[in-house]
Amino acid sequence: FITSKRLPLLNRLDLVTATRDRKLNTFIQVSVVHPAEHVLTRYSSTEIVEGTRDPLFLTGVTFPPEYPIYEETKIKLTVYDVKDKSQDTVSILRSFLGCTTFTVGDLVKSKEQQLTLTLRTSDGGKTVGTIEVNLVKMGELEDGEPCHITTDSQDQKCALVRECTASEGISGKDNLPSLNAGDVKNPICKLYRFPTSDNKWMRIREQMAETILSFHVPKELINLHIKEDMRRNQELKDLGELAPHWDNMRKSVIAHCDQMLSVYQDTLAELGKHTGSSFKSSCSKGEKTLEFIPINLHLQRMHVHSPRLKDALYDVITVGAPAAHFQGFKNGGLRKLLSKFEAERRNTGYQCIYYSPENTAKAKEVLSNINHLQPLISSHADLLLNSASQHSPDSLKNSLKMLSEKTELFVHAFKDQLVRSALLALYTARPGCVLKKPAVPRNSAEEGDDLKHQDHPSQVKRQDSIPHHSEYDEEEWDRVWANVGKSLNCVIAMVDKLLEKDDSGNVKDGEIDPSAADCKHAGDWYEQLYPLVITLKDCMGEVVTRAKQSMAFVLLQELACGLPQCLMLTLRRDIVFSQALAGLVCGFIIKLHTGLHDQGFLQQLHTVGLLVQYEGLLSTYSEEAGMLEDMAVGISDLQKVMFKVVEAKSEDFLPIITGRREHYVIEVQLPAKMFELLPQEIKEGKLLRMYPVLFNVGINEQQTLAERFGDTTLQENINQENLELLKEYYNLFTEKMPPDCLPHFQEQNDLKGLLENLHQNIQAKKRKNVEIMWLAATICRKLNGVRFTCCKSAKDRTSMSVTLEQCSILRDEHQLHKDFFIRALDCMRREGCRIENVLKNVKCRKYAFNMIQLMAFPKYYRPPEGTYGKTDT
Ligand SMILES: O=P(O)(O)O[C@H]1[C@H](O)[C@@H](O)[C@H](O)[C@H](O)[C@@H]1OP(=O)(O)O
Repeated sequence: FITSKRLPLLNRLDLVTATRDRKLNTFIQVSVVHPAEHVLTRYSSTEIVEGTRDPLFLTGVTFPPEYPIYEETKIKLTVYDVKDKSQDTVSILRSFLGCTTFTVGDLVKSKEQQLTLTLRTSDGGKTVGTIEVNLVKMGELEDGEPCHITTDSQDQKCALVRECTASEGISGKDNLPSLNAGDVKNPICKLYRFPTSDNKWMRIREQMAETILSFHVPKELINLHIKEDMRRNQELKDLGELAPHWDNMRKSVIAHCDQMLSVYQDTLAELGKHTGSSFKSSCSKGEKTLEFIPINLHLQRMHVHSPRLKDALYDVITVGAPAAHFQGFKNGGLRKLLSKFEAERRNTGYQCIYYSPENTAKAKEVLSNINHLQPLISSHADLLLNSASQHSPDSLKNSLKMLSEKTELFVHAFKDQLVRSALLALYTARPGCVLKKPAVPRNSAEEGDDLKHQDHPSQVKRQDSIPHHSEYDEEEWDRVWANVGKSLNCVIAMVDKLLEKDDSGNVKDGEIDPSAADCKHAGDWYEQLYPLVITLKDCMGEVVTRAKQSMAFVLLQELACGLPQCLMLTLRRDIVFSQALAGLVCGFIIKLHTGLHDQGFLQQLHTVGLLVQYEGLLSTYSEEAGMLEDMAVGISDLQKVMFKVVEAKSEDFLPIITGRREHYVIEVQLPAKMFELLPQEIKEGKLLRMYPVLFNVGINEQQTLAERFGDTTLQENINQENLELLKEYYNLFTEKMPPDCLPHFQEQNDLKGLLENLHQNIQAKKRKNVEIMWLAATICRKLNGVRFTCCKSAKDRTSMSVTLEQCSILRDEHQLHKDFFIRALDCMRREGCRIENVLKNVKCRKYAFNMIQLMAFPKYYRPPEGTYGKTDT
């Protein structure tokens, strides 16, 4: 039983009992008696079916594979009639109708794996009806039984039950891709069976799982931040001697930066101690030590097996809106904070030189290029010498090629005017510098307005001693810089000469004379190249020192202008980004695994990139407006992320993150067999781009307040901006992909229409216009994107939204019988994975809504009676 992982099916219930005054509202409670314990444990229940003696149950009962269930295990089924549904199924006002018991062994050994059991009153006397129990495995249903639903209510069937691990279940017989078992934890699985419009059954497996990436990604990222910040602090220290004003500024900046660094280090140390659960519950969202961890991150999957149609998977990542809860939202979120900060910095920067955010970013890029290229060039130069000492012409040519390429990149990296202007600024900040003319660099990198702000304290305060331009040798940098190119040219010329000599020496009468490649020549080659290579390295070293100092000086200005807010803002942005990135990495990996056999998708991935669509349900009122501001920036920052797929060299498949705040590369490891399936471009390490978009529609009572008395422009602006991004992605997609690449006929046209519809809905500025979310999600699915749904905690509103999305997909794509739409929705909300999500988070099976909140919700976002109420969130 355990190995086959088959489990019971509650099949049919016929009740002979009838209440005098009304029809029955029944549900079945399933309890388990473990052989050794003799204690009855309540395990689960079906949904409540109203107003019939022959109920049709849509919800199954499942046992996970690790559940201790044996042939001797007894299952007790108790049937209740519900009088008041406003309570949950434990405290519900209900009356007992009958019960029956069977052993798992009885069911397993029964003919056709089906039992028809008699329901009796509690004293075991009176018969009150029958109940049919089946043992069914997902994927087997049609083989074992007719799948037509007869009109005779006596013959109605109900839901099946079979639990499986997330990976085993889906990858098994159905040949559908699995979740990456290594990354996914604590899967929960629910099964339902719903009627189709042509009276057949479709089977639905709903799964939900956490991921160890919730912690892995933030830890990797914090590690990178620590390295980046340590390097920057060192660069500030390496700026050399500065005049007292600048030196004091530097001291203060370094002190603040060191303090900040220890915040990151402490957080990482705390996370290192974390064991146990791989998700952060909604209750922990304000915890300082967990602020980098995404809230309640889960994969929510629906697997549909419907008659005559191909099996289909629908994945949504559910996660709390990436936001800095510990820092709070008193002053708003990142969107507002960043622009306010930038405006202030621009206007109050007289103590330091103002560099625009673009130039600061450029400075960071130059520094990163230096740090990357210098050691690379050095090692290519060593390889060249090595080839020379081995007197190997081919390897000499190759090493020279690599050396030239990298040196060219290196020289190119400093072409920027910013380096030139920063060098001059730094010159004026050195002790004893007496300039006689305004120190405006010849080719200032700062244009227009920025120029006006490129003030200098010495200029502001000491107008009399206005420095003279001629004292700064502007050509010096050009010479230093050009020397790298010149010394490379010398190396190239020498290699050419050596090879030429070698050719003429080795070839006699058109034939190569092997004896000519003797050690004497080898010595010559090395000795002749060595001094030139050393000169190249020296020249490069000179450029590096100057460029590094000048760029570090730019960073010093950035930090000094906004201390300490700029460091707090960076921390806030890092926190929000970390939460967003954890979700994205999870979404990407899942998508890659499910799309491995889809050539069209893989081509789209490397030619266009991946669309990542976020549905936000936050209100634009009070604190949630701040969360939305954080979330919008966090999601937009994901544009800085690129993915690369590599073949795993060990059993550890965890992704590796490299880069710095401006640009990250996530290396996703695939086992050899899966890696083989990828197109050559991806195998060769092509970087894969991300296109994140966010659409938000507040739905709760707070949003009502925002609409009536507050402001909804934040939501409108976000939706408008992201619509443009979505259109851009669509245009790229149509440009780069063949017209027939989408699976369904007419899909491309549909997409155009959907985009237009979305555009109109966004323009319409209608209240709580949830159509926006449905349209955006549909477009995302049609464009093979990754779907996210987020509210504050990803627990209550998110659960309403993903279940609604699931049932809407069943209705629109799988012909769910229209009379069963609401029942399917209620079933999923009452008995499905999402109520388990609530339980995981707040240890209570109730969505945290009250009646007032629900009245404010759009109709289809209201959960069934008995599933909501006051909870300690
Ligand atoms: O999962 P959420 O929808 O963000 O949970 C909300 C819920 O919607 C709301 O009704 C309730 O009053 C709480 O604010 C919930 O948030 P918690 O973060 O407190 O779980």
